[in-house]
Amino acid sequence: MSPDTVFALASGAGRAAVAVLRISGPRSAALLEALAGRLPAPRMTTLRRLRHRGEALDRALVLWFPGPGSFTGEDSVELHLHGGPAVVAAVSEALADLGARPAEPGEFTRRAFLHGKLDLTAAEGIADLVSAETEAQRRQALRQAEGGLATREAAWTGQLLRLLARQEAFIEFEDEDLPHDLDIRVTTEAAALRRELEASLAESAREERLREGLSIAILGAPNAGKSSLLNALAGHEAAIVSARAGTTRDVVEVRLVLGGVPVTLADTAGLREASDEIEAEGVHRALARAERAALRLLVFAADTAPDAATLSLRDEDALLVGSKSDLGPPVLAGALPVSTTTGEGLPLLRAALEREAARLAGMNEAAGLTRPRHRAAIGEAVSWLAHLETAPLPELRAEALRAALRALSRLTGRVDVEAVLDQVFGEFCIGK
Ligand SMILES: Nc1nc2c(c(=O)[nH]1)N(C=O)[C@@H](CNc1ccc(C(=O)N[C@@H](CCC(=O)O)C(=O)O)cc1)CN2
Ligand SMILES: Nc1nc2c(ncn2[C@@H]2O[C@H](COP(=O)(O)OP(=O)(O)OP(=O)(O)O)[C@@H](O)[C@H]2O)c(=O)[nH]1
Ligand SMILES: [Mg+2]
Repeated sequence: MSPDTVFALASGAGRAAVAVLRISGPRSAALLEALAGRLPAPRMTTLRRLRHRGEALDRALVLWFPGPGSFTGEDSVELHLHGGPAVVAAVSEALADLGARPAEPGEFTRRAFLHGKLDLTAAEGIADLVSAETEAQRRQALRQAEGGLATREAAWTGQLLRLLARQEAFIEFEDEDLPHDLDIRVTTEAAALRRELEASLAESAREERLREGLSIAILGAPNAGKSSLLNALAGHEAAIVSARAGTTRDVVEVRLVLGGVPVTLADTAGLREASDEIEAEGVHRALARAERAALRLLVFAADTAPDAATLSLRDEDALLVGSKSDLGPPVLAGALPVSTTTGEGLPLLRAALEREAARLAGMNEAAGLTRPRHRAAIGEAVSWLAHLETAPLPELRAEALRAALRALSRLTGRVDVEAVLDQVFGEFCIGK
């Protein structure tokens, strides 16, 4: 059963000077020959007139990538067309007429995975590179696309395999003169590995926030100056400001980049017991946003006593802002004095926000877990290793090690634990 030959626009959807159409699958060469004549030399850019059923379609640069030395590992073609939508449509129709079908989202990378060109973490890294909007996201994505996480997984898997080999040896050759503490050493080293995996889990929140963007919420009493602060940080009048308390009801979002970290900054309704039902809904939404934000800016105006509702949101992920500093000193110790009227404190506030963004979502030293899927796999490996530490029999410990290996292998999607074990045991000759 040979797979379909698929095509898709690889360049952006909008109008551009050049559009890249990608084709992959067993009929790639035949399609290229049908449209552009004899096959050009592999991987060499060649200018060709494209024709279909007697109609000239475009003069295009064409590329022929014979498998397996292509991105997908299959025979592939690229057509670099003039970017007009009618050109892309005409060539797409010709390809469909010749028996190719439009690719599903992600199908090229899926095929690359199926042909062993990349593992799941690298495929995710490529998806992240395609949607990276900031410098820190680009670095994170490139590191993963280039195998940073897969390399860590391979190291963890290697350790687990060695432990399993020893545990199996202990079971198999129990009567022979093995070091009597072999079994205990397996348990000790498994515990060390478990702690290392737990450390990567602890760092995963930062990696995920960088990949997804950091959520920051501005909270405070009505009239505290929250919307003014949002506008000052955004650099434009995103939210309505007025002297009337209870102006903002909806959550107003602006996108910022703080130290390479993408941030969604949200202005919210002033916190109070609102009698107006619309305002009450606004307060409800403000509190919901406060809860899911990674960082809260708590705003206290210089001319008002700190209110209990805002004070109750104080924790280690809150930054205290003493707004309207032109009217007097902050009413709360530790609050950063800021005035949107005079501009006082705004550069310091921005610097504090960048520091917090780096703390909450900055890049780590080692390639980390950037998705819930990674967390789930590592979390499962951790619980099997914890299980091992209390398992009463060597056979159960070996079983826990196998289960931990299977969980880890889900990260890269290369589920070949048994094959690797055979290899390890092939070299393992006990006492001989
Ligand atoms: N025109 C174009 N630009 C592109 C891509 C593409 O597919 N086409 N890419 C698409 O993502 C990225 C580059 N990534 C690529 C990765 C592997 C191969 C490739 O042909 N790999 C072969 C041969 C490797 C070699 O010669 O060194 C292989 O892995 O066997 C091509 C592009 C970004 N720019
Ligand atoms: N003196 C002074 N007044 C300010 C400052 N910032 C805001 N104000 C004024 O305070 C009033 C309320 O400002 P907003 O930014 O709308 O306050 P808010 O916290 O968004 O208010 P709600 O949306 O009603 O909760 C407006 O009249 C602003 O002009 C400041 O730094 N200094
Ligand atoms: Mg407001």
